[in-house]
Amino acid sequence: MGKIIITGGKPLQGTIKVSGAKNAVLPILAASLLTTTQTRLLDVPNLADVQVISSVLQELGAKIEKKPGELLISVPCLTGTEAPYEYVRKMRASFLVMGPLLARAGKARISLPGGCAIGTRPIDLHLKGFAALGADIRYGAGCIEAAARQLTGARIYLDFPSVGATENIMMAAVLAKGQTTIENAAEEPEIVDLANFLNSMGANIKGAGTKVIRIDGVDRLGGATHAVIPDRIEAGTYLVAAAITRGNLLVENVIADHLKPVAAKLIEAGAELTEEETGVRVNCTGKVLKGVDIKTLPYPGFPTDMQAQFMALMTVAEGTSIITETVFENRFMHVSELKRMGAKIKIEGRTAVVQGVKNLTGAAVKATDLRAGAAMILAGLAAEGETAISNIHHIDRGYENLIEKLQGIGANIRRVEECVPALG
Ligand SMILES: CC(=O)N[C@H]1[C@@H](OP(=O)(O)OP(=O)(O)OC[C@H]2O[C@@H](n3ccc(=O)[nH]c3=O)[C@H](O)[C@@H]2O)O[C@H](CO)[C@@H](O)[C@@H]1O
Ligand SMILES: C=C(OP(=O)(O)O)C(=O)O
Repeated sequence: MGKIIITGGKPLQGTIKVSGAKNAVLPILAASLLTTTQTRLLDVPNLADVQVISSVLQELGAKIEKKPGELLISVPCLTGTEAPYEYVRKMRASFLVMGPLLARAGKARISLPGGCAIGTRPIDLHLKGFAALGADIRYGAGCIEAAARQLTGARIYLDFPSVGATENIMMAAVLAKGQTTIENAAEEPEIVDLANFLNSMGANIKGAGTKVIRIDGVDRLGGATHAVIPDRIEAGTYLVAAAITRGNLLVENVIADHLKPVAAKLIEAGAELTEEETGVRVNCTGKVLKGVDIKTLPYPGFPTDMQAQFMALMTVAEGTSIITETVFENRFMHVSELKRMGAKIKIEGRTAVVQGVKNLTGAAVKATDLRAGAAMILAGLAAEGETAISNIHHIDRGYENLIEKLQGIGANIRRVEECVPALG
């Protein structure tokens, strides 16, 4: 596995274009299992996670035609109803095929996703929803089996507005008999994108993007063409890249509304943000940024997927900032890596207290998860000297052409493949 090498200290300048959203395309791909007719997806990012979910779909009988930025998916008949551990282990979102499989085939067998670097990642809310729709849920050896002759609409209250549970239940309910109401649903833009895709296939979903989603079951779904929304986390990462290097960057292909929670905190820290015709410009040339407090929350709160990157920025802001992670219980693995670069951070339970320093220093660090990896890149871009990041497969999960895009705005960054010496 390779490394990313960065020589920091250069303000980033120019224009950078955001790709389609990873967290929107994954459930949408799962939803394409719900129809026998072809679906066409546009603005599909070329990511490791997209390849994993594509393999899961192919395992289940999908024929997938790939063109640049586009996927054509058809599942004339399901050849299986099982998502094996080999895939679920690589990517938790593989669990999102359970709802569509239950709806279309009346059964599904999915390996238990288990925890990951950011937390235990339970699936109880997904299962509670399926059970409310009438599915019989059984735990097998390392897997979950669900079966239902006919799913029936129900009223489901989520104890927490889980993104994945809202999506999985929504996908199961579209073909159920009668009406389903999901209360305390997640309101993330990716939920809205999935609902728009399902509705264009013929589903009847109302209220996506609010706390109450109503789904009137239909008999069948047809094909659809859908363009995936821009990735708000990728966009947020680039906004921070400009801020941390005191650069001036136009981030294109964004939905400014989706960026509000991150933009508000950047402005509070002293960054200058302006909406332009093709995107959002962040100008931090010569600016002194100050520490601000953030608390991660479900949308429209500050996204947990931007916490690590924002913490990287706060390590070089003036004063103290308090960062509270309320969504995942273990999402501070990047702290020890940032400290290797000279950051001053103390963890107190679910809170990290960051005392800004004048400069970070390049070091050998690792990407402990996807966004932690993005944070190390941001820190490396700002640091004095060279930073070498290992475990970069995490970063490949969620950022399309990252190295090339950053090189295009003046970053001194490259990827090196590690040579394994031949035996004998
Ligand atoms: C592929 C994808 O879209 N991933 C995103 C999705 O993950 P994901 O859908 O896994 O995140 P959830 O919203 O489900 O998880 C949020 C919280 O709910 C808890 N929980 C979740 C499900 C459940 O059945 N029981 C339960 O207790 C989790 O442990 C966590 O503490 O939303 C997260 C929160 O915005 C993002 O960080 C991820 O990038
Ligand atoms: C946590 C993330 O993804 P996943 O839910 O797929 O692990 C993420 O996108 O930051």
